[in-house]
Amino acid sequence: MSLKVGIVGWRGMVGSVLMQRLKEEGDFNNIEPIFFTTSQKGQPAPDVGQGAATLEDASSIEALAACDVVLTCQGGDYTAEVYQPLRDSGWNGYWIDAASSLRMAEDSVIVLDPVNRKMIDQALESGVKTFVGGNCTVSLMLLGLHGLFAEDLVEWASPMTYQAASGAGARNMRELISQMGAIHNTSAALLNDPASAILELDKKVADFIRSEDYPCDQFGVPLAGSLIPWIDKPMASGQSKEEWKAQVEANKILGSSNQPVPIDGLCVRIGAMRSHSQAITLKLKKDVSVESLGEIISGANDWVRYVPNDRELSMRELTPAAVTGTMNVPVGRVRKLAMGPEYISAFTVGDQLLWGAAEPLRRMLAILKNDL
Ligand SMILES: NC(=O)C1=CN([C@@H]2O[C@H](COP(=O)(O)OP(=O)(O)OC[C@H]3O[C@@H](n4cnc5c(N)ncnc54)[C@H](OP(=O)(O)O)[C@@H]3O)[C@@H](O)[C@H]2O)C=CC1
Ligand SMILES: N[C@@H](CC(=O)OP(=O)(O)O)C(=O)O
Repeated sequence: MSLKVGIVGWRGMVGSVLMQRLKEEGDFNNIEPIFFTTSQKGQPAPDVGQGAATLEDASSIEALAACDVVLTCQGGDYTAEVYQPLRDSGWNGYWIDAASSLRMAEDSVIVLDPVNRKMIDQALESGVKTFVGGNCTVSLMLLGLHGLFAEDLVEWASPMTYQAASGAGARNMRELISQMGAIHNTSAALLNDPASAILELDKKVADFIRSEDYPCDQFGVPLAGSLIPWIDKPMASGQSKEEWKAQVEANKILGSSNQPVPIDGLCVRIGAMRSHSQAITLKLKKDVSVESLGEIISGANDWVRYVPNDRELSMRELTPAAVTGTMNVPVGRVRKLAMGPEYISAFTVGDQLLWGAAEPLRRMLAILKNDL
């Protein structure tokens, strides 16, 4: 019997990437998809080769309860509104969610199966029904450094992130490009004149970025031509919530919450579109040669790509421009730091809508279908 899978949030940004991946991998073949909406009830559902259907009401507990699995990319507010009433109604189906709300719940598992497949299988055996995708920077860091954690080599890690506009949403991605365009428009005359003074061009741009005319309704402050050293809400600890997630979520995924590996650093938004990068300082539990580290990192899973610490390779392969739209998670700039032989650096990049958001959910559904 094929699983009835309710899909919520399918036309949003994360949902669209998920739909692409479900189609690419033939995941609609042996399920019965039911598409939900919070705003377009009764309109045609997307055609995934199973005949015409209409959109169901995503706030109807009765309609959701008819599903074996609910797969949602609709966001935390939706989860907060619907999840508990659905469970309270007696529904015992599988809930797969992109939003952060249920990640730290005791009865949920954060899914990143290349890293924690055993934990997922044990949870399924013991009757866990709630599976949540991890924070994008956390999932991408763990995929990249999987080998080091699996070999229990990491004493602590400090990731300093360079996060893309997509993490803030589709409107923010548009705004980034508008900002870039506006900067160009304002400085085009000087730019086109090779004889113009560079300091004049620089002043023109700086004045514009600080002016009322610079488009920044979504971010609130300039991103193009600048950066934003804060992501998400402030926490009492002085961390941003994005920074707080690193240690708690990574250790939950690794099954080490009782004796957590300290993981903490600063999260920064930069002007990339949809790939997050992270420069990570690690203290290892012992001195391991860079050559061995390369082997440990590259052998951990099918997506990590070890990039030797070479200028040309790093500039070509270790960037958002190279990685966006792919499932690859390159890791490079691995070298010993001046602090001592156990201290190493690493730099990693990943598409935050693929492995950072949609792919762990798609794969969780595949696990439920016994396809993975
Ligand atoms: N952005 C990210 O990087 C990540 C996001 N997440 C989680 O996923 C959630 C959803 O994020 P994201 O996909 O960026 O959200 P979006 O804003 O792109 O989509 C959310 C919902 O908005 C509604 N919507 C209204 N107008 C439109 C429109 N013109 N086009 C598309 N959808 C529209 C849709 O619901 P409807 O069809 O019901 O109207 C859609 O499902 C987040 O809240 C977060 O919890 C998780 C990891 C990463
Ligand atoms: N906060 C992330 C995106 C995101 O949605 O994270 P989370 O799934 O933890 O809320 C970013 O801005 O890049």
